[in-house]
Amino acid sequence: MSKPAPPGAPGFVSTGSLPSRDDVRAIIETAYARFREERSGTVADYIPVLAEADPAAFGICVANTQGDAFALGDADGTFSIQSVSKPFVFALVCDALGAEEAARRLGVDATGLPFNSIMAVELRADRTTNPMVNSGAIATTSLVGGANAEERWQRVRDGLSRFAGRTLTMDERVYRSEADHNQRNAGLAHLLRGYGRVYCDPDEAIDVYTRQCSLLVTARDLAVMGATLAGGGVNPATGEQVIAPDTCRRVLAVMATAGLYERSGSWLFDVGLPGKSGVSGGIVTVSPGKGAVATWSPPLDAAGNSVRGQLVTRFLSEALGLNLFVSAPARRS
Ligand SMILES: NC(=O)CC[C@H](N)C(=O)O
Repeated sequence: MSKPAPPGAPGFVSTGSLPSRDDVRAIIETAYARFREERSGTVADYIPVLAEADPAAFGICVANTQGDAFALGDADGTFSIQSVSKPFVFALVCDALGAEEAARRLGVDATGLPFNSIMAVELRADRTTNPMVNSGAIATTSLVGGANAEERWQRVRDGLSRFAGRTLTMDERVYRSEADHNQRNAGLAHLLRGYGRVYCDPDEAIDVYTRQCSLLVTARDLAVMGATLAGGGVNPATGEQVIAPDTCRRVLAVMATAGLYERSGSWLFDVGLPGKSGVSGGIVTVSPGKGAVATWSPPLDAAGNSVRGQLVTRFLSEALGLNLFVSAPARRS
């Protein structure tokens, strides 16, 4: 067994050794320098305003469950959260309904298909997908409690703000731009409604979902949000119990199997941690019990995942000793 962390230690514990705060910072600096010039990938443009993103923007933030945050580059630059909102809204719904009921209504199996796939819905007899892709996420948002769209939206915004430890605001331009180009998501919502798999008015569900995707965050916010999932639902910055500990393991399980869409298998193979990406270039990656890594770099691969974010996270998972699947033989006395 590795030594228990001394009080106040960063909490990123690789097998056998304990990186100090200085070690963690040095490792993040190495990652930043190594991938600084990486330019592969293409900025998303199917939501017109996202095409304006600076491809060179690059931020990293690592937060642990004890409240330390290590930030570098554009870690405080804002961008719309997009699909990185999905696990957190799913967490709120699990907390309210119970994870098993949420899973029954939404599904928790990876689709292996693109995030906005319509076929994914058609392929399954029960018409569920999972909360990490658009169909399942729109269904998730439709399960948020509230008498109308406004109440649902307030609940989503307040819930995500509690994860971030500060009040999040919506980017009106991103919302408008997406709302004007949302026909595919609207199609998905109506299709799901026909199958009884959207649980409120489909147009309301789309509107709240589009607002949720337009919330402005920073890499630092995503790191704190992820560290809340890592720490049994306790926000390490505010100390607030945001969701139940039991909800965290359910959310992390779905992130592990489906957080990077059709690349989720390769991601788990390389990084060995639950993660969630979004088309504006954010990725949050959670190391259960330890903390979270957040990256922001807008250029994406064909699946819609930040290219540089994946490279940095893979590097950090290894260097900080976070991969869940690293095993070691038991010591015999
Ligand atoms: N992958 C994403 O980040 C997709 C989110 C985006 N708002 C959409 O629904 O298309």
